[in-house]
Amino acid sequence: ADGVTQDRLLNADKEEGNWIHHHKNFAGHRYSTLTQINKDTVKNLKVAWTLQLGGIEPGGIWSHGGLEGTPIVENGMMYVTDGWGSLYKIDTRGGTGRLVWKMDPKTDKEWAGAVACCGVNNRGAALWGDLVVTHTLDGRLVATNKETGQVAWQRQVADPDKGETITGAPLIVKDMAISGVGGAEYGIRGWIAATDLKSEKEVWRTFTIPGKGEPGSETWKGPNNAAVSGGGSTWVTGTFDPATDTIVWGVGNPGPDWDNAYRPGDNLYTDSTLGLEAATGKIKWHFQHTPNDPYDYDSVSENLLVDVGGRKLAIEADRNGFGYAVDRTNGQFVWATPFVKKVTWTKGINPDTGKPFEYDPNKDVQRYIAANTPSAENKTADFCPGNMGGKNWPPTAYNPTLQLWYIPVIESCNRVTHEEMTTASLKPREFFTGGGPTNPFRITGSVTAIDVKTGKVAGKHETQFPLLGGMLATPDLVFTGEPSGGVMALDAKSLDKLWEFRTGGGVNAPPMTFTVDGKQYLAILVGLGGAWDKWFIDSTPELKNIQPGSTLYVFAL
Ligand SMILES: O=C(O)c1cc(C(=O)O)c2c(n1)C(=O)C(=O)c1cc(C(=O)O)[nH]c1-2
Ligand SMILES: [Ca+2]
Repeated sequence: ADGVTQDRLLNADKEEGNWIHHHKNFAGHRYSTLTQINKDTVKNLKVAWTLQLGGIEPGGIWSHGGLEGTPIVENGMMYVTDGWGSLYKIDTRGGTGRLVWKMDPKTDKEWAGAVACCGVNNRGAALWGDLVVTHTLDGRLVATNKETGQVAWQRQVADPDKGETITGAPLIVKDMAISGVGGAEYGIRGWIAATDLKSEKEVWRTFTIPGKGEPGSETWKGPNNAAVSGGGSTWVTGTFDPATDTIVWGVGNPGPDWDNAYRPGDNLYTDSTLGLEAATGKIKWHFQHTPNDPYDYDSVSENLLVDVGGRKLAIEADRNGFGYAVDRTNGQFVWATPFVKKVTWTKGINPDTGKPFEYDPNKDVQRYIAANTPSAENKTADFCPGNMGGKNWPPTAYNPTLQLWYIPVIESCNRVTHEEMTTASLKPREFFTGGGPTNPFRITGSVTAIDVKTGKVAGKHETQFPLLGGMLATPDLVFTGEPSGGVMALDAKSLDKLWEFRTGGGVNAPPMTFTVDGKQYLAILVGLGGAWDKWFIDSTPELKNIQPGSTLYVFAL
């Protein structure tokens, strides 16, 4: 097979039948131009084949693994991962799926599973040269030979001894693999790291929390030396803008999550979008969504790069319930709009500043709407969106012709009880959250479309359950799945449901599409894992019946 080069990655959209990036292209669009499956034919979509995968073993605090990966497809060969990081090469030719090889990285399940806040998660693979590049929960970057399935080399990037894990797929930029880290619930100091795929060595590592004396370090105040354990994880794969040579990557919550008085100040660069110079990792610009966050609103969501009205935008659906557009050349705020039905932590985003209306730059500890904010004075608070956010990691998709952006929404509120943290509460490999959530309210979901020309909501398709899988867009359809098992196709404009199939498992992964032998297929991993089971299931009691599973579903006309 042809090696995957930066040139091919730059032109990924020209390989119509392939899907060689995690987010389909560098701009993160998850948009396929394939049209055999369209709004007239989609009613005839049927299961073409399925394949059982593995990876549901328990480990650490987790009773089972799940599937969150996006399949990669190159010339009929598919590469998928399971939650424990096993990599499967599947030959999709001839109308069926045949396992060619499986690479088991022998993840240390106890070591890593004990410090994975939110599930046994692995979101997929990347291609470079003749290698398939993946991560493991125990913090490795693994390069596997595409033909043989043998591990060519590997490198420890994150350290579970410090509470660090890796759940995202790598992003390949110019012969480098970019890795993000998880662990903001365990008092880590977050970073983004680049590994040179030729020398197998680290090129740069940019911390998301400035060191002493660096710009931004003044946003960490008080006596606790809070910056050293301030979180700022980077656990979702970012995007890359070749024209400005900028990697755009989201940063997670500050720690401790719900005791923001422990860490007075804005806490840069937590809950921010970063623009990084690709060659050096230098931070060129930032935009922060929720300063001094008391809600656990990680801003890790992928930033889609779209050009609208002569402006180069980065658009992001934040956990705090607002979709944002910023200028991706300088991080300047352009617009924000609520994409959930209910927001109670703020009255809204100030259109002049891009900050929540209640944000007071002269205050070190923000209370926003105090009655809905957990704090020492308000030990138990209900807020919306709940702490899993209005949108979590499941990716959005963008239709560049319709200029519509599709968000997989968690329509939610929950209850958080605040606990005051001290420096004595900070112990390696232990939760450092300053409280915890309960779920007295029912949580539902929606596909919400935003018109990026106006920044306004253009439509909403409500779903009984939160959307924990993510989106795929095609010229006249959008696809998603539900944790109750349904995979569905909606009309791209009206969002009317045109097709649905019940998989019998829980969908926790994004759909993708490809062609082989001239025929279009839709593929999706089915197996409920992630955070929901452990932390949020009481809000969706029916989902308690969903059993662990690990199946690849592939559909065709
Ligand atoms: O701050 C972090 O380091 C971190 C990591 C992860 C992860 O790596 O999966 C999640 C979260 N936070 C998180 O807050 C969260 O709600 C969440 C949900 C999921 C999931 O896969 O369902 N992962 C994570
Ligand atoms: Ca988090």
